[in-house]
Amino acid sequence: METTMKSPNSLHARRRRDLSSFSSAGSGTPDRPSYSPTNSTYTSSSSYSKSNSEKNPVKIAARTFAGAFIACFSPPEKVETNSNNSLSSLSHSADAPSDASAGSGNERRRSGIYTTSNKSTRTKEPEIVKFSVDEIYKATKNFSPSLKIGQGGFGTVYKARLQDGNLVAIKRAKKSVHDKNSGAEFRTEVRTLEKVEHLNLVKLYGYLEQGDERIIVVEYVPNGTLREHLDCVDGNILGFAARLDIAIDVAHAVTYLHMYIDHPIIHRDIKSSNILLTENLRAKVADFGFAKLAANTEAGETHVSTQVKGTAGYLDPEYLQTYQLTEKSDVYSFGVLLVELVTGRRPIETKHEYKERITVRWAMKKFTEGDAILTMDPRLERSAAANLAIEKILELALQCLAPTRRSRPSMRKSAELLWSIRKDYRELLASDHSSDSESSNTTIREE
Ligand SMILES: Nc1ncnc2c1ncn2[C@@H]1O[C@H](COP(=O)(O)OP(=O)(O)OP(=O)(O)O)[C@@H](O)[C@H]1O
Repeated sequence: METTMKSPNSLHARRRRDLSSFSSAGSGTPDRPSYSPTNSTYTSSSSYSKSNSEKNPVKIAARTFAGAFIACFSPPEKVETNSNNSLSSLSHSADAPSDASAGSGNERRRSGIYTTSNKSTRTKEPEIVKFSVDEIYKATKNFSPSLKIGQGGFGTVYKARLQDGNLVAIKRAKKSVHDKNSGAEFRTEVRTLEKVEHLNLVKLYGYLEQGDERIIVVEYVPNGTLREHLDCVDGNILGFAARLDIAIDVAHAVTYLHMYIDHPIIHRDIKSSNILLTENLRAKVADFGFAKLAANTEAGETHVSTQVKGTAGYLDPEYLQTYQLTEKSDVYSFGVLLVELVTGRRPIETKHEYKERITVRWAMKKFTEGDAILTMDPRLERSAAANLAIEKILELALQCLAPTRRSRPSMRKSAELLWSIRKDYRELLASDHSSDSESSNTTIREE
């Protein structure tokens, strides 16, 4: 059982609130943008020093791809002026539900979060906790390899049970990368996570920064990553309806980050291995290590200029070219994710023949040629309802993958379109089933 799941009623209430906050106005389909195969694989930067995440072998490998694809980019029509927006400007809290009721916990959260005491200061209600070294050592059995569940650019991830019985994932930063940048990445993750509260986002329990230990403690999500499910690592095929639900969950989570907190957050690393699944196959978006505060539009800012970070195959080509980050970079990555959900393929498939290697390029070409169905994951069950939904999902993906950000829909608009796709899918599926059972009843009667 998940430790931080709310009661079904409160989940439903939350979901209803999420749904009601989206209007159906203006949900017409934008003009179909022409597709230009610009998805690339790049994690380099302009004049910035390399961060820890860039020491990740996957991300270093990504840089190798960059040379191959960067040449495809056409220059943007207009290069906008840089604006400075640093994390140090982050001082206000989100109006997330937990903050509204946190009281003294909030004060503690806002005050110097990088000091620790030997005793944690938890109260009964879940809130951001400063863990002690002893607690973390105890929970992880001195970082026992038997409790290790993953390894990422940030460090090692352990599954642990806290004294209060909650199951958590404990992310321990690599010692070898304890330099200035890893500290910045750590603080980014903590400061970002502590401000968010959404059913489809991995929840932060607490953190520890003491000496050379940097640790964050987050909700444990028990059912692996979306990528593992698409790869059928447990032998089960992730069904089409579940994939559609997951797409909607992710769209909700990212819409929340972009629109429903005080200062919008750009996730910057939306990808299938950062989507964790619950036992009920609901999605929780994880890994805020790269997250960045979005531009302050009220102050007239249109973007944040930043070091390019992200993962090969998911990176917005306009961001790669201009270093200008907006929410639409997440929309681009979401477009890649949609194609992954439909095809089951990874964004870069080195084992496929050349023309199929960049999955979005291959899938979008098929779609624009009227062959969307040929991109469908061959392991998925075929039906008229799924065929129609795939057509529409790829149409949305095409919009999300538009080379320029102004042609891409917002995350909220993407979520709205996905709801309508799911509604049609369910209705068509139900009418298919009822006509199937009618015809089988007819057959029985005839016999
Ligand atoms: N909250 C969690 N609950 C359960 N498992 C988790 C959790 N967080 C991470 N994991 C597991 O640990 C693995 C590594 O996670 P981590 O976020 O450190 O790196 P990553 O996203 O795989 O790598 P990258 O540095 O490229 O982003 C995940 O793939 C997942 O299997």
